[in-house]
Amino acid sequence: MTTGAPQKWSDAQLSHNRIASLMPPLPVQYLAFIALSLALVIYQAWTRRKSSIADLPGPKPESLLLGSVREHQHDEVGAAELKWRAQYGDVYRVKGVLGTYRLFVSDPKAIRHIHHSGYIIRKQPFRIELSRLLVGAGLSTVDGENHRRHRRINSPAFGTNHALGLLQKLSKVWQEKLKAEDSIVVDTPQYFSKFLLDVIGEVAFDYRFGASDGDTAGFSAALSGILPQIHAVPSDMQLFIFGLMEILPAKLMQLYMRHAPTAGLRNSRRVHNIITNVARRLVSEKTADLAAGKAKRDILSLLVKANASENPRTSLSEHEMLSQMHTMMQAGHETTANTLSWTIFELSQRQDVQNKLRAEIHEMERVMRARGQTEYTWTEFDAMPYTIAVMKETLRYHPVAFNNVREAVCDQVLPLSKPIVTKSGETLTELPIAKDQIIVVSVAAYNRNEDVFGSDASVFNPERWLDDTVRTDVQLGPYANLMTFGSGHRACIGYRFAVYEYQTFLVELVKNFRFSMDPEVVKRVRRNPTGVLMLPILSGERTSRLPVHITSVDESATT
Ligand code: HEM
Repeated sequence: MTTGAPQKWSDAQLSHNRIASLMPPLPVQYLAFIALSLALVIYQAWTRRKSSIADLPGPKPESLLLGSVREHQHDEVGAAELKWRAQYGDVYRVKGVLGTYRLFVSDPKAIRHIHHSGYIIRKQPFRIELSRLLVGAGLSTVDGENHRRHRRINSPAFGTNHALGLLQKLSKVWQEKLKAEDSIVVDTPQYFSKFLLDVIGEVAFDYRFGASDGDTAGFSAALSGILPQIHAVPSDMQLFIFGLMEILPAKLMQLYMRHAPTAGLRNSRRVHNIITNVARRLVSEKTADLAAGKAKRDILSLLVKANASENPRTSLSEHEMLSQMHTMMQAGHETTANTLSWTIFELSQRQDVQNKLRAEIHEMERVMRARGQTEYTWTEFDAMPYTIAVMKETLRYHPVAFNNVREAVCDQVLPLSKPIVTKSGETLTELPIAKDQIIVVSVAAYNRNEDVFGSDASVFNPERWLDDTVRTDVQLGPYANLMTFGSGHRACIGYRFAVYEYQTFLVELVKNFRFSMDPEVVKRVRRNPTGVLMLPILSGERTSRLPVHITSVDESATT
């Protein structure tokens, strides 16, 4: 399977676009809004007390207007953070737009405070607002007591036993499809994204979107294209406006987000409307099913029941129910699809790892055949140490959600694993931070922290999970001490399901297929920061693409 020719940009064009994008044709009201906001922010900066982190070491800003934002956002994921971490340690400050300070953190103890102290550190309001344009008031965009209520309602749907049955059914479908095509070039991000959207459709909504069969309603096309459309290589003007939004008073920021005539925001509203229409149709079908006594434990059934509930602790309004459907559709497939793409990327370059993985899978299949078992359960999955090691290593090395941006709700003190020395020579064993401080939890840098993952943390090496290299006493994240699924009360609610789905798919693929990539193409692969997700992009191109050569595996082969 191949996709149509991607749009290519030469480096000269990219650089021209960056310059041109500083001066896009803008309506007068829009310019007036920016001028007003700028005046306000400069006034705030003028009157603001000195930041408590100003004396921390950190990189010299590239420019007065953008600080170091361009270096952070235009480089590959993690490039700037790993460089800064090597220079300044696990806690340092970076200048943002108009001289604001951002605290970058990859220290495990500090991260634990940030993610495990309840709601005294919150998701950044600007990012919540951006997500709300797409999903409304769902689990990922509500805070405090509302967030607790949403988690309470949604949690029962993520029991692994429930997911297990559905995935076993889907595994057979995948096998048939994949066996039908035996020597092909597959653009993995596109392929996995559509397939996994269908999985979410079945698991969450008991509904078949048909994305992998060719979408007729335009729904999956709209959904699959969200990230590249909204966040393709941000121009300097976009970076500046995003930075401005982070420091504007909430009301002004919301006004901008809801009404600004930019292509990205218009597209978010368009996609939101398409999905809302689909969600309403699914709700009315599910309501009829439930009324007819056809009860199920998919997420939508739970949501519809919550909508009908009169208990305020477990009820959801219609808007919240639709928002939660948006959230599941969007949080649940691109993340896993891209994790799989990065796995195949690593395997394509490491035939040794691929062979070892395949040998373990074939061995497990032999054992299962001998006892007359045809389908995997958790018991078999848990008994595949090398497969699990490859999965953990990919989740560590390629965390698709690479930054968690937070904001302090009140003044507080951040505990530290190691002391830090300020620019003026003071040694700090804990760090006071002020209300409103923006904090970037650097998942990409934490996941390569040598103190936690061993001295070779900067290389892809699944073996680290099979010896005692990885520290187990850190207690971060719901899976393998990784920050890939977040941590604490906002950690990924779908992580067990995602891990199971990931293993099912990986076993199925590696069992049947061998992967390789053209070395010249490998050189062009970039870990691109596309909004909140890290997608594979070939240098000079604008949309996510990873062409992988696939051939069939002889079932009897074990190496
Ligand atoms: C490899 C796959 C996945 C990765 C790497 C991933 C990563 C994450 C991360 C990092 C967060 C926390 C964000 C934060 O703290 O700001 C999160 C939250 C969330 N994830 Fe996942 N996720 C994955 C799969 C899934 C799946 C399959 C689902 C649903 C079916 C899902 C649903 C959610 C939801 C609803 C939240 C919001 C939780 C809350 O705010 O309480 N995710 N995910």
